[in-house]
Amino acid sequence: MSVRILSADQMRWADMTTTEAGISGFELMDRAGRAVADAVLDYMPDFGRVVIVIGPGNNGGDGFAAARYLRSRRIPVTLVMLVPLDTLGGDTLMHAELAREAGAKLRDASSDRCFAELNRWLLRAVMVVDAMFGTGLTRPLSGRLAKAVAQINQADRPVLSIDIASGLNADSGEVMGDAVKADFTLPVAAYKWGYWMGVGPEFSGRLLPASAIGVEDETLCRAWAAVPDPSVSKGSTVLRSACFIHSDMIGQAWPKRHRLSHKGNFGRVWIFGGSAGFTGAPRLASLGALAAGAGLVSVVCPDDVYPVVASGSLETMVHSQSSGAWMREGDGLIDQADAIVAGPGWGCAQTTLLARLLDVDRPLLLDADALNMIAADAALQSRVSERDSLTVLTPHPGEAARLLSCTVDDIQSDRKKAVLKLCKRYACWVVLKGNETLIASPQGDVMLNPSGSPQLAVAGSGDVLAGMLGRQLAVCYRNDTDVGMMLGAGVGLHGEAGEQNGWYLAGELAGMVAGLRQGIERKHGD
Ligand SMILES: NC(=O)C1=CN([C@@H]2O[C@H](COP(=O)(O)OP(=O)(O)OC[C@H]3O[C@@H](n4cnc5c(N)ncnc54)[C@H](O)[C@@H]3O)[C@@H](O)[C@H]2O)[C@H](O)CC1
Ligand SMILES: [K+]
Repeated sequence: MSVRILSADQMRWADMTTTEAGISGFELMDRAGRAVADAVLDYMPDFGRVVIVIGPGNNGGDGFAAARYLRSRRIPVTLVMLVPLDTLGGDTLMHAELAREAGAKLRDASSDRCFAELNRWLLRAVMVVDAMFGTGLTRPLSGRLAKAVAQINQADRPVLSIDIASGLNADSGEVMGDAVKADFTLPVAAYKWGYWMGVGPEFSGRLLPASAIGVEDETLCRAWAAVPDPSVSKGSTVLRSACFIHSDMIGQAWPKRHRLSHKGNFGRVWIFGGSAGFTGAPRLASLGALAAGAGLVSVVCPDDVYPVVASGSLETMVHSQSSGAWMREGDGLIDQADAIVAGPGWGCAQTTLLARLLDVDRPLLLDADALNMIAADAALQSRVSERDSLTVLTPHPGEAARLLSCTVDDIQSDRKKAVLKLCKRYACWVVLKGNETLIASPQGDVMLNPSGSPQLAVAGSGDVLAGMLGRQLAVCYRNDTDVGMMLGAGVGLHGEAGEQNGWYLAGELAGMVAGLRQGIERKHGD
């Protein structure tokens, strides 16, 4: 299964490259149609008529091809054409003819008189297939096409959209005029950004696995270099690759534990955080690290909150900031750290210590107040971008806006652009949190996390994530594991834990993470 995410132009390039390599457009359409028919058979609620609404481009061609495959399974099919048959392209026309020969009923809704029938046809359907527009939508829907979308949405039948819900911009996830509210979207060949950007998630329904129609993975990978991503701007890293976080990636991060393992095998994470009124944050981060499987967790907090943090932390070692032993030149305990997390609940008066941590030759994750201090201090900014060791920033949109001196709206209106700008500006890994968290490497490899739930919008869930990712970085340091895979798996598992029922406190979220993580480790033993 492909997990690549492409822009509409990149997909067109990959499509063209594939046809030049010898697979005809007719054949690609045929394979897409077969995948659509298989998905309809999987999800149609009852045996009955399938109505396929056909638009002016190749998306409609996929719809005609699907009709023929459905007919071969004896499914009654009505094809409703919103444009005259003689305006369709050659491959699409051939598929239209084959669908008719296979027994599909063709209905012309391209004139006002015939369009009036659309509603009646829709109401006869057990399922509607939306083959109006795919990646070729270039302007807002209007007239009959917009009315057709409104009627599909009102008909209250399960809708499967081919490639993307018609009316949704495949790159930005914006609604162009109006858009079909799909129950299922079947991506053709690869995933499109529009499912997750903007309001895309509200229109895409359940995303099915992308249909493999014969576009080689190698071709999909070359598309990023061949066609610039629309988010690329002067101040951003060039997008080099894009995929979403999937269960295989999450599985790789937690192999079976060896029978003779001991706590030293699983990473030592050091967490710097806490201040008066914010004593829970470093504790939640330490729970996150332990939940993700860290062997040893240490917390360093300011002296005034030391008694509170230490008394609430049974499973971690807690040091007060001025005790000194932890950072003594030559034999400081921090030399044992495999990764450092700085920021949860720290307050903004820690610039001196933060500057020292930036000099420590260990993977360093900067979260919360560490990010706010960096945003306000040009000297710290240079030290971040000049660091040789692995550095990861984990801003939420507000922190990202401060780091880029822009507004939260600027960040949210194009999150991909924002994450790539942060990479360029700070020359490090960035995890831009929020609905559909994005991770980007300094080289421009972007990962999108499709899992998660509004339940995660709760105090402390970000602290849990910071600790989890601290553990992931500790494993990278100890075992030289792939950083993207480890960060992706951490973010993915946090999202999956958030989807579970049975928790409402961030500390309980950590429990959910631990349960899922243990399940993965044990599964590797089966
Ligand atoms: N990914 C692949 O390898 C393959 C994808 N296929 C499918 O083809 C579509 C993309 O086809 P394309 O013809 O480029 O685009 P559309 O079907 O979306 O239609 C574009 C068509 O419509 C016109 N148009 C654009 N906007 C409007 C508007 N608002 N109102 C009216 N008309 C509009 C535009 O001028 C074009 O003529 C992809 O999504 C897949 O479903 C292939 O079948 C197989 C290979
Ligand atoms: K569509």
